Amino acid sequence: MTTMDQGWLASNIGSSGWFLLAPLLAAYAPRGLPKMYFNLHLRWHVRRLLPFLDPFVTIDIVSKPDIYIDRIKSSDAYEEVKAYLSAGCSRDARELRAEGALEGDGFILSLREGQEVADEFHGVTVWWSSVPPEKEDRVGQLRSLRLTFHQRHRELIVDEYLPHVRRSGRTVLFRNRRRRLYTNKKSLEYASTRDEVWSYVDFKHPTTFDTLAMHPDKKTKIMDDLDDFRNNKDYYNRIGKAWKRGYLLYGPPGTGKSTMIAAMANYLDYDIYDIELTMVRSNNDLRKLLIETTGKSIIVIEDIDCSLDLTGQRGTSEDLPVHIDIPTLNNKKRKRTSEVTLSGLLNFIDGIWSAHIDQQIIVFTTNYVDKLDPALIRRGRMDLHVEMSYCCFEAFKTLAKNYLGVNKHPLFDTVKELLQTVEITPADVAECLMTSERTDHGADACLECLINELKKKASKMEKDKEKPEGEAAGKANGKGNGDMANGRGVLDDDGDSSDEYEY
Ligand SMILES: Nc1ncnc2c1ncn2[C@@H]1O[C@H](COP(=O)(O)OP(=O)(O)OP(=O)(O)O)[C@@H](O)[C@H]1O
Repeated sequence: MTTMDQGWLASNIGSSGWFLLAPLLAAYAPRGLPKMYFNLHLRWHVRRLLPFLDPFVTIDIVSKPDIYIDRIKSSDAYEEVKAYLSAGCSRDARELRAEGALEGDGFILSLREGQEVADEFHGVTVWWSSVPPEKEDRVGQLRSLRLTFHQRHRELIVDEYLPHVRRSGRTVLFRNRRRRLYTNKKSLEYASTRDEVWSYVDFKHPTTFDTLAMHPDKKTKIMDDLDDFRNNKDYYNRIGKAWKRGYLLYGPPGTGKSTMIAAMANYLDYDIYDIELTMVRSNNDLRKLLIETTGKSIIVIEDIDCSLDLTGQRGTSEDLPVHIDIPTLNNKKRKRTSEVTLSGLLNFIDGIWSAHIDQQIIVFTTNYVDKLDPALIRRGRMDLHVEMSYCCFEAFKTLAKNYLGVNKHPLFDTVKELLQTVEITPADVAECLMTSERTDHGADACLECLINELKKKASKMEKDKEKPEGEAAGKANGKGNGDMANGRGVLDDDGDSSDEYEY
């Protein structure tokens, strides 16, 4: 983008000179004519004095007073264009206006009224200028950004350039925004806007796939799957499927299901909508929540088995209101009836309303995968089933690096041997390794603490084995099929046990 020196021409030619020159230049200007002849001043004279000779087309992109400047909606064309131009403006324009960005600490630079920048697209030059509000608009401060181009390029500009500007602007807005962690508000009865249905905080979670303790093969598979999802818009269009993907994360408490969600959000640079399902009263409220989410986000329902009674058989319970046990301080359970049904939840995932927002991942987590209705987690709804397992040696090495800063240690062999038989969650391992922070003891002390913990668990497991069946302490995972008991993690992308990882 370049600016043009209006002042030089204006002062050297004068308005009578313009009167003679302008129509000639405007009408017969060859492509290579210096850009400055097309400056705002010149065109203004042409258009005003000899409108029939004006070969230029202008399009005003008008701001709307009620848009969400911070989120990107389809009608935010003005903000998208402004963001697109802000990159060019800051480089080329001489008179700028700076507004504090709503997100982050930066400024959004824009053209001052009357200023103009030129842009090039496929060898064609166009001009953008900032137009003062019309008189009647001054109260609402409706502003416009005016695009001017030669009429011979109308098709290219309308069909290709303008969509390109919006796309690029959206990318700039997306890059500059602070990510958010949303949760649903309690009462949605009279709620209609995003701020009325969701509350939020800035999303800042340090977990990445580098710090996530998990077998590296499994991690790579998940990251590849996320990349495939992110980069395959055309594929989803081609097969006529909403650009969404469902993940089911299951496993015992403390194996990193929530941590994994944070790693996914950081990897994709997405917002998170964390739905507390027990607060949602009806299918209608669920739909309201969905409509007010944005693209490039992860919708999370944690502990789905505890949120609602979704365990019944389809056809009998799916349309019945469900009862939710709400624990109270004195530990007596209070019953509340929610009208959210299994079919409401299924519609939420892949019903007709779910298709209006692109690039969304839905994640369910559960400790008890067997309790869930198969319809809820079937192939196509929950596309990837990820078992979050007890800590394997590879996962332990990640934690040792995170917490102790060591890649190898003489005690690693002992840990490795114990981890082959003992079930311990990454959360418990992390707890042992954190001792170094609290006591200022080194890696030796932490690893010894972990080894002691593992030995205790090993002897408990031995004792449990000796007890008659049924008496032994129940498995925390509740999966009940022995996969985790055998220390095998299953990353299953089609609902069947297809890929296995030795832990
Ligand atoms: N796989 C992991 N990688 C790194 N840290 C982990 C992992 N699993 C657990 N942790 C540590 O343990 C803590 C608890 O883990 P997290 O809340 O993610 O487990 P969870 O499976 O979601 O548990 P719950 O089922 O109780 O919600 C985390 O804050 C993190 O410090």
